[in-house]
Amino acid sequence: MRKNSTSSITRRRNNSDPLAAALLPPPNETEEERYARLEAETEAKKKSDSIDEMIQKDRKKSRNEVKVLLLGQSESGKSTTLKQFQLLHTPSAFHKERIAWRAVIYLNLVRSIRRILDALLPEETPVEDHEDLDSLEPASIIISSNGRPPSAISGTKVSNYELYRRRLEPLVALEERLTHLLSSPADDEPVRLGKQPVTREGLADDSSPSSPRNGRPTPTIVIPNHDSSRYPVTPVVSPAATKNRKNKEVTVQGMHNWKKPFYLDLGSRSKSPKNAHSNEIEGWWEDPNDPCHTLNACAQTMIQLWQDPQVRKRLEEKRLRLEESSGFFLDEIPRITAKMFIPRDEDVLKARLKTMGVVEHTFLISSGTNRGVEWKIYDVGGARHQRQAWAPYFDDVNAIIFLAPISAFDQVLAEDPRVNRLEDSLLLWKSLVSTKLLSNVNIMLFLNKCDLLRAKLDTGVRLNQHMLSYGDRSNDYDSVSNYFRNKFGALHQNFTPNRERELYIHFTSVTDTRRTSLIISNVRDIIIKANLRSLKLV
Ligand SMILES: Nc1nc2c(ncn2[C@@H]2O[C@H](COP(=O)(O)OP(=O)(O)OP(=O)(O)O)[C@@H](O)[C@H]2O)c(=O)[nH]1
Ligand SMILES: [Mg+2]
Repeated sequence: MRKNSTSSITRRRNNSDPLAAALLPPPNETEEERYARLEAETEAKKKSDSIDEMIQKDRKKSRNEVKVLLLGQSESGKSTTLKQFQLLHTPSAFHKERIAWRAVIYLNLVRSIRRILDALLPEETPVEDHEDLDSLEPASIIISSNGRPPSAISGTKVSNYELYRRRLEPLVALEERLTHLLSSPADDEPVRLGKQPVTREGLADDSSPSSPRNGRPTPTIVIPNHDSSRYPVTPVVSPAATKNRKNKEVTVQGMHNWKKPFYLDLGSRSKSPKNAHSNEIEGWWEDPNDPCHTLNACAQTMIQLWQDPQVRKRLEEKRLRLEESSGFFLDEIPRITAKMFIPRDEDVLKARLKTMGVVEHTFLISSGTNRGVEWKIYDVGGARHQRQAWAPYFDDVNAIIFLAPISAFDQVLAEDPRVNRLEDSLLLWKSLVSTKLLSNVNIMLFLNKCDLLRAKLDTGVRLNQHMLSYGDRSNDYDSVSNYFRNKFGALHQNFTPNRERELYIHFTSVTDTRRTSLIISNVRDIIIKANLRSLKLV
């Protein structure tokens, strides 16, 4: 009786609100009906909450942050592009970190020297299998344009070989030490540790490529099988580079602070920051354990080795083009081995550190009246087994910068020497532009390493010996670069699920700061405009 009167009071009170009245339970509801109603209401609330959450997420995506993914095969220039973003938008942070790159630059130089010495080995042992191929450094895997493997060419004898090897012996131990310093404790491989997003699943976890995100299975990129018969590739692997832990490339991953050792642990003496605002340390040259001393002591022999005409001839015979990888430091030995060497911006841009997994960088970027939009740029590992980690980032990305190193038409992948690098880039590109989930995402294509392409064509390397489809067209830079632009452009045109999507193509050399900063500004404006357009639609 009492219950009925309460219910009628509530009913009366709610009569002024028709919606509330309509939502009231029926007056003669049974226990089962009540149970079913409550269950349905809980279910409906769950659905409504998840819709609210999605709307919130979309608003956030459009208003407060811009997400950009850097994609492309390994060594395409993704991390270098990220460094250019840093240099442009957070120059003081970039400069603060310069000193930490000393370790990487030293290691790049010492490895280049060892690779030269390996190439001079009087006798070579044939490589029997391709086990552990991912650990090989790209420049040690080369194509012989005449179809004859370089190892089959009887090499020029280098008269000073034994002398070089003996005098440069200390660099072997130094390489080990630097590799160990830059390695994550977990994987015994040199790593750089950046910040890694904690909310993403499947990160750097190759074993679970389709781990669910937001309750959905993550989309995967399918890399079609290639037809290697179309490409006259004769991969050759330097025997000295096989099955050797020290040949593992230095890598950067999340979770491990690769920079720390070079601020703190390199020598035995404690070092203090130069001033309160700088992470830079000084006085390392007073520490007898610092690598600068070994490098300095070996400098003259390194210079002699690199300038020895017999050595150059031998490298040419073996088609070992060190200038296409970290070899650029060989031209700077006196400066880099100076005890007080502080890396310049261009040294940091050229220093090679392979990325593993996905590294997130955040910038606050303002433009016009739009002040302080947070940009999250994701730099991913580009090697084949790393690509599974890309897909979880597709569903809320605003823009993709895809890098294709067009100078690599005569090279093969480090992780699979049967695959031509340019062919891999084209297949990856095709797969990306045809992905439905990305149909509304802005895509910028950087046809990168144009400086190396120009230099390579100038030395007489012919594109048609590596890409039959090029036929008898002119082998000059303009013809070749335009050919690549049309090829990539046509794939987008033919496979995009969204005909309205514009494709922005740039010829780049991302180690060149002046030109790249102009391109980055242009890319930034396009992304901001697109973001504002999508904001109006919300
Ligand atoms: N000459 C020249 N070198 C370049 C250019 N772009 C990148 N490099 C160099 O190529 C090497 C590889 O570049 P990264 O930026 O590390 O390549 P990545 O795409 O991040 O490679 P992963 O991390 O393995 O996926 C570095 O030593 C760069 O300095 C370019 O346009 N010209
Ligand atoms: Mg990288």
